Amino acid sequence: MNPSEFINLPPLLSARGSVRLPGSKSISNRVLLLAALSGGTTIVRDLLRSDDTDRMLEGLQTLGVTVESLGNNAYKVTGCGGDFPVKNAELFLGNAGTAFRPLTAALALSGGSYTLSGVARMHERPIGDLVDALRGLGADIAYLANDGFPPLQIKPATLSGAASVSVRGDVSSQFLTALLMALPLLGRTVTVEVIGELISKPYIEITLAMMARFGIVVLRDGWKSFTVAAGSRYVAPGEIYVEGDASSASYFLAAGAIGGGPVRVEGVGRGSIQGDVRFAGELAKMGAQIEMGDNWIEARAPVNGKLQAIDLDCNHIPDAAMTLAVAALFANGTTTLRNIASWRVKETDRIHAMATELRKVGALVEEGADYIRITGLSSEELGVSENRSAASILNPQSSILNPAAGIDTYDDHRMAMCFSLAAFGNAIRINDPRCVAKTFPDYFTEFAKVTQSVPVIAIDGPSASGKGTVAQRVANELGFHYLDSGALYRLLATAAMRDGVALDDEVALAGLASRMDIVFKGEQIWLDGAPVGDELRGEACAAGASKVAALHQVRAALLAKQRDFRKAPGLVTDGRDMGSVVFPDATLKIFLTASAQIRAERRYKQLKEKGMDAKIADLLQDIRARDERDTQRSAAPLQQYPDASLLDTTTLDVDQAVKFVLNGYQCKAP
Ligand SMILES: Nc1ncnc2c1ncn2[C@@H]1O[C@H](COP(=O)(O)OP(=O)(O)OP(=O)(O)O)[C@@H](O)[C@H]1O
Ligand SMILES: Nc1ccn([C@H]2C[C@H](O)[C@@H](COP(=O)(O)O)O2)c(=O)n1
Repeated sequence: MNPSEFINLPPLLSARGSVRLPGSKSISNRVLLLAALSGGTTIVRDLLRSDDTDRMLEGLQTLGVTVESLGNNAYKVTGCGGDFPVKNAELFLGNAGTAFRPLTAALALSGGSYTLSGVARMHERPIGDLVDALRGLGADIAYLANDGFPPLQIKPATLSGAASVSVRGDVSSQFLTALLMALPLLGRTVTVEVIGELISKPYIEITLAMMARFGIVVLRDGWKSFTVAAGSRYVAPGEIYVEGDASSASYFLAAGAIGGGPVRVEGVGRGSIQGDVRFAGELAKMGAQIEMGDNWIEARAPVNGKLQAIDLDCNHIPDAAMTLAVAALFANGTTTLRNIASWRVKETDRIHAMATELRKVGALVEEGADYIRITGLSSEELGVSENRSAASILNPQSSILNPAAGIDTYDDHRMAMCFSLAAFGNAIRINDPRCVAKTFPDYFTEFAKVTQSVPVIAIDGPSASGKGTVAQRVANELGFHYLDSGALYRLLATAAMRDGVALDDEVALAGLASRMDIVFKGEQIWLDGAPVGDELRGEACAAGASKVAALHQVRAALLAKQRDFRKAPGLVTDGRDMGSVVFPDATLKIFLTASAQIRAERRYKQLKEKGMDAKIADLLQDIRARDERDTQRSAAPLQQYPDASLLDTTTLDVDQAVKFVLNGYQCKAP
């Protein structure tokens, strides 16, 4: 993992589309192990390829199990009937709990010498209750570092004839899963008694369903005890399909609920054996409109556009509940998610991580030992109009598109995927996005396919070409926000002259640029609390702006300030590098120009109308000098980029130019 990497997500306006889900991690790793423990071969189709399943595949191959790739996420596993060919091995299992726990149990009962280790976080995740249970069956397992935690040393042992064994159910349901899947290796009847309230019950349902597919029916007394009968043997089912991952579905369904929808996920549905499909029902409690077929689920925003807070016991959806925590940002009221103590021993302490990062985007958060309470900033509080979706209701001051900040993900795939949803409020930076490889390597690509960012119309061009006039008119027509980016450079030149900062002192100017407090109120601009007059439009200011704009550090300091203007429902902006640097993903890019002579004449008329003195010849000279500087500088030079449409207004009036842009947008609008 490389925590210095990040992904910038643009502010999102809406979500719609459909996604084919990758295979379920929980099912994939169970199926691989059971296929390995079976006699005969199993063709596994739609297997998830991710870090966690790769760890299981590598582990099994190290143990001598033959796994062949058939292409298209299909694998042929030749089982060893519970007798691993390699009796002495070291397994590295990363941070894959679904590989570590079940392999520990299977190897402890299989008569070989093995060491099992993982990444540092895996060595902080408890395993003592499983080891105690296995020791109760006579297994020889030693801790290689701290008692109760990996890494582990397993040795051949004389297994006891114990008829029952107990295991705690209130720390991780994976302990019970691991025991149940390994018990058939003993060949005799053993009952597992569960101590304490069993958490994450739906994962046990998956375990039982998978064992049944491989020929073993576990007898049970509710959630209290489970019996594997003597003579139980795993039998390869021939061919098995892995369902789509229901936990991964949660991000897309939430996107549909927040961003309007419909968003459809394919690969899970009414027929799913995964508990996390119940996430859809919980999202419905927040007001989302949900439809479900046998193998698909679809989510839309609530009828009134507003999600409502909920108070929920999340024992049945421990992983997908994290998605509700981020959806709560967009809900009216305070959401409480209870019974989530297991979050603390997952990939990271998820309660603490979630609380810390939600606060960064402006939520009020209370965290307890086993709950989290989140108050988002509701549309009512921000006065957002009725007909807008729940998106764009985050505190406008809380944008964190700051190179030094961003959402930390704690090497936890679910943190990264959950927080992509926060982009419905503001642009957001997600640090170490590649941690999603644990379960969903292509997550951000798929997310981008079903989300539409806040549209930007970028109009670049030389001085006095008319781009500001046209941009403002287009913004009014579309009801979009407007940014005159040149004004920022003019303001910086004004502030520098005011403070006596030399126009070539790059470091001081960059500092000034970051500190400037700028407010646009209609036609009026305020700089550091004082209104700025017509001097901002004068040629002296423009010449200063052109000089400071050539400095790399100045441009870098103004980048985030410009991007902050991208708010729903859209932005029209003009300048020199709007389409090339500031908004390279702009929906429509226009290069608006006119001959230098015409521009000088327009500027002359404009200044005269403001009562300012000017001479056309001087203006023409200034414009040419500015063109030269703006096009020849090394930092974001003015030029027509291939993806920008040329609009030469030399012989066009303003109405014609506006029409050109509106038509262009109509063709490109999402
Ligand atoms: N197509 C046009 N035909 C005639 N006049 C125009 C046209 N477009 C703009 N103008 C006029 O030209 C003047 C300069 O336009 P504007 O201020 O919009 O240019 P600009 O490119 O934004 O300039 P700058 O980048 O230097 O601020 C304005 O008075 C505007 O009304
Ligand atoms: N995106 C931008 C906007 C403006 N500038 C520079 C170039 C101009 O000489 C100066 C003033 O701009 P204007 O108000 O005339 O549009 O600021 C830039 O480099 N990049």
